[in-house]
Amino acid sequence: MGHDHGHKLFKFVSKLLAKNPIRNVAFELGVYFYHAESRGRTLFQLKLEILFSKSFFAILGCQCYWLELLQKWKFPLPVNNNLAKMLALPSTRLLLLFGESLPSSRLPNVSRKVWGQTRVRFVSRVNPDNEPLTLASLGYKSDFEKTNKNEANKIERPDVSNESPKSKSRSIGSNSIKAEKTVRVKKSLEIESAPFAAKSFSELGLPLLLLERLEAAGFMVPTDVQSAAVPTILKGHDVVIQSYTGSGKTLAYLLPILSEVGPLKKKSPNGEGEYGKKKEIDAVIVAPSRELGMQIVREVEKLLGPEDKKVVQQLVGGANRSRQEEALKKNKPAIVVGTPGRIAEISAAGKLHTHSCRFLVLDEVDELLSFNFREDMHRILEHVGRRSGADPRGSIAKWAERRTIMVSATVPYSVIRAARSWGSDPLLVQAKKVMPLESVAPSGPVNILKPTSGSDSSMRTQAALQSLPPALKHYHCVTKLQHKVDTLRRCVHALDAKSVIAFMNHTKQLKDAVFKLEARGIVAAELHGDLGKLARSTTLKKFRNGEVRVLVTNELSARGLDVAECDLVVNLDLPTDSIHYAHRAGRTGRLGRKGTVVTICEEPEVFVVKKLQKQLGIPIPACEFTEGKLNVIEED
Ligand SMILES: Nc1ncnc2c1ncn2[C@@H]1O[C@H](COP(=O)(O)OP(=O)(O)OP(=O)(O)O)[C@@H](O)[C@H]1O
Repeated sequence: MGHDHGHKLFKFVSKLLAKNPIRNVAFELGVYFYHAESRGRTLFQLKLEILFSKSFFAILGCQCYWLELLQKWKFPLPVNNNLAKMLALPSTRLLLLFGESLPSSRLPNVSRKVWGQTRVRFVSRVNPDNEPLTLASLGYKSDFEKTNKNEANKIERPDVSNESPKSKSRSIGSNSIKAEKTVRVKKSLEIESAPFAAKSFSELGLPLLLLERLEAAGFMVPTDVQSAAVPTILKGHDVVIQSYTGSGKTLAYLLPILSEVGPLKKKSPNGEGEYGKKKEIDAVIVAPSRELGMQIVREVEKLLGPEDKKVVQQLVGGANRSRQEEALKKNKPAIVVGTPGRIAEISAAGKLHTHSCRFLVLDEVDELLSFNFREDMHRILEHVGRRSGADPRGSIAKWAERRTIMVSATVPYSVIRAARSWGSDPLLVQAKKVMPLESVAPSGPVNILKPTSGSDSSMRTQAALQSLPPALKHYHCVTKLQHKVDTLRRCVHALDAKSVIAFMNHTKQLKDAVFKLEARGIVAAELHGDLGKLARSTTLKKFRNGEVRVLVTNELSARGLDVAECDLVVNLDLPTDSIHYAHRAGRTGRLGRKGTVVTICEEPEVFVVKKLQKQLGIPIPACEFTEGKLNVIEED
């Protein structure tokens, strides 16, 4: 029966897809087959329900354990939206679940008809009963490699059209290989002399004025990653900076920029500062969310001081665009910080001139690589300076050579690939290590010391290793769904937490949780993308200054958000994978502070916690909250 229904369904979906703008959104399209007759309904009905379920599409990050959960829960998914709307969501990847596979030999033909050139992955499940449904068990990686080896790069790497033909063929000609080797030897010598764990900022080669401002702002000693990154960037290298959450990566790239750009920069040999003469934008910093963008602006302003605040300008989405454009014209900032959409928009309108830009920073670069940002990132990479090492002839002859700085606590291999194409011989900078990216094996992410060969998904999850501050404490607490908020309340009291971020996956439930907490006397507030910019910044402000004790939020706040006082992170819903866990957890325990992460889950979800534990290389023991205390449950 599966075959017929599967075929019928496939035809039905094909028609729907032909009418919808799937070509624009189907960046990485997966088709999976799933054996699901067991619910007693016909397969066809069951599958349509799944297709029409918004929440199902919302979890199409395709993480393995979500698939496993689906399998365990037998798809208890609401039918609440229509396919056209879902397909219009930029992050949608389509996942079709069938009872039995169509013969895989027929699939490529069907796919070409339906999706044209779009990359489609077909994976059929061979033995649905004996093994858990994971991407690996579905043969995701191997199937992809076999059929689509060249496309792997294309998917995660926007096509950078100003790349010179020379650089593209770098690894082919023997001369270029030789040249590359020479460069590498030279670089490794330089790297060895990089000062690690410097005792003061003055060891890092920063200008005097900047050192004074650092002291005035209360920054006395550089963190390890700053000690490693600052001199490396000052020497002119493109870099990928990876170190755990809250380790000071923002200053690690801001300090070298401020050494060369704006009023604090090094004076010229004749002793005079040149700032004031130049009217161009020298640095563009891109961040995936408004909140993070604004936080970076605050960090720059802290160092610039009130008089020079206008040297930096924020260009985040949600704010008034014409006001931003006017400010650009009037203030002529040297540094702009913004979200990809807004930067690309203003640049396309001809109001942002970045051709003489010398620094391009991509903060949370792995997030910026996601499909949502693809087109905007493409524009930014093409218009912000010129990739160092790119052929300086033709229309880009007068453009400045830029340094490309990519930053994240989690660096999956896709980032390494992107870094190689966006920068020139980039170096990987970690807290106690600087090495050429070339030495990172293609089989693993940078966060693991010994790269292993594995599926795409396992590489992604391993990228979360070493992304968490070592002092963080992690627990999980099993409870029933309806008791989760109450467990959160007891957890907050037991740990006497003053500033708590609770993560949930869906806005409606998130609002309910705030309501329940408030009803129980805890000051709580919601923060999510459905709120306007003003509401978001007011809530954050209240949370930062302690007026709100529990901030209930979603993935929006998982990256970059820096609230030093946050002493507890709670997962009221499971994160989709270990990378998301790491970024959520990293909101606490910042810069060596104490922090606790508690994942509140239901019994059938415990295996996910076990998996996270393994992937992150950390213990997440079970606990309960009794008599106002956290009690760890010893495992048998
Ligand atoms: N050398 C330093 N001395 C004291 N405080 C510092 C120093 N460097 C950074 N900080 C502070 O530490 C906090 C965390 O820094 P930052 O936000 O840059 O971390 P991060 O590594 O980018 O974290 P995430 O990965 O979560 O984005 C910030 O409040 C920052 O001002």
